[in-house]
Amino acid sequence: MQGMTTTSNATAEALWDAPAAAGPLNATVTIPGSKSLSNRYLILAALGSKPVTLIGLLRSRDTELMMGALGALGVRCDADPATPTTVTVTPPAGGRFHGDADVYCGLAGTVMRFVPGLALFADGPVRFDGDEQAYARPMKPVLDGLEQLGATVEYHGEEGKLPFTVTPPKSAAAESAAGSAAGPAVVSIDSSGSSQFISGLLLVGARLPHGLELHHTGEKTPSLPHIRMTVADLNAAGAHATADEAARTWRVEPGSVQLPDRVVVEPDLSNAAPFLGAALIAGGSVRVPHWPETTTQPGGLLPGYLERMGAQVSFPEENGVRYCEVRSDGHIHGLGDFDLTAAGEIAPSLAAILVFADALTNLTGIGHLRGHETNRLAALVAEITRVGGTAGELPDGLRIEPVPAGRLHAADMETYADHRMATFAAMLGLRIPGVRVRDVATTRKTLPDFTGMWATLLG
Ligand SMILES: O=C(O)C1=C[C@@H](OP(=O)(O)O)[C@@H](O)[C@H](O)C1
Ligand SMILES: C=C(OP(=O)(O)O)C(=O)O
Repeated sequence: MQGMTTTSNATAEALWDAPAAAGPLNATVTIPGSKSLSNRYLILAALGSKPVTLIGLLRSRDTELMMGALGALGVRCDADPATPTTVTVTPPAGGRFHGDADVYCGLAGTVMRFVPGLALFADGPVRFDGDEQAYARPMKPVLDGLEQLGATVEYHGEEGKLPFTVTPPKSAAAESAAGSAAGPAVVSIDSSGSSQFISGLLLVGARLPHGLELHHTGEKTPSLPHIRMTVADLNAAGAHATADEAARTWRVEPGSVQLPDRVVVEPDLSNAAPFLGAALIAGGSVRVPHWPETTTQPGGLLPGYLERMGAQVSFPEENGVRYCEVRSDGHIHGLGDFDLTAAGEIAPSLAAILVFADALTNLTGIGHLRGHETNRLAALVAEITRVGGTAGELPDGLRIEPVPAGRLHAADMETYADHRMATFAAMLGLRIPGVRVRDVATTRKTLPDFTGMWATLLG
């Protein structure tokens, strides 16, 4: 698994010519499984007591890292040789995870924030490491939460960051720290830096002897849809999880966790954003099949956002398949003040579209993007400026100002090991001839065949 992190200089330095659109698009692009659902289902399957088959699982760096992590803890993940997106997960005998294990997180937030909770149920310490760039990502609230549950956390570098070791509680300590017959274990953390801190603790809540009551002490809750996704997935696995969002409190009753024998993973709706957004930048129409009627993914908000920017969105059904179809004449409306707290992960894709808009946009509620794969607010400002656009950081977001089309020009774009900065740059290249993208292979985090899919988009 660690081999996946070594990028040869040749690859890192390679520049990919982002194709400009020759005319309006007319494409149908199939999007692989959701990263967020894939990695939640893998964790929940690992917490069960019998095998679960996941269908349409995303196979990308982030899910390989998750399967590698689970493997280190004694969970088997067997891919169907004929259909690698079908993976059967077999939990360890007796539900006890292997300790004295090494988990490599790469740059994957879902691995570094969701797997440490499993260490509570391991039979020895679990060491966590990741890409050097991951050392900058905030980790402390979820690890403080595990300490409140009786685990010991030892930091090997900067406190509150990777790398670290989680040692599970001795059983007596676990009993007292993890609640009592009178009530659940109560944990308080500030999750304003990432929704994943809350999700990571909730995912293991049912396995605690008396369940979990989790309080978020911060003022803001980023990406609430991802927390709702965690609650919904827990309940789909037979747990009883509830939320009082106004009180910033979540509860999980003690009990077993068992996903159904077969679970189908939805396409990644956030990863649909560069493709559907391309219809606005280049004009024409783009369709994504298997668009769910209802979803817990924040990407479900995307069609509405694109409509606000001037696109026509419809959901035609053909032969039992539901599509999201986005059409545009290429005229893009700025959004003014626009609160993106709920769906920060699609900010880079929205930003690429808004570079070509007719009016100003202030994307707000996304200050925590400074702790994503890279400091995305700084990266977006730098790269928009690099092509001649005008953008600036806000205390909690990003300001994108309209510029005359003639001011935008070719450039070699940096991607900062961030998949969404690479897809952002490709989107700009649709309307700005001569854009080249450094290390486009970084898209393998969630979209290993991005360049092939982009070729399909452009026909
Ligand atoms: O739980 C999840 O699957 C995710 C939660 C969000 O994290 P933040 O709350 O840190 O933005 C999102 O940005 C990330 O891509 C995936
Ligand atoms: C923030 C993201 O990823 P991660 O799951 O690594 O936090 C993302 O994919 O936009």
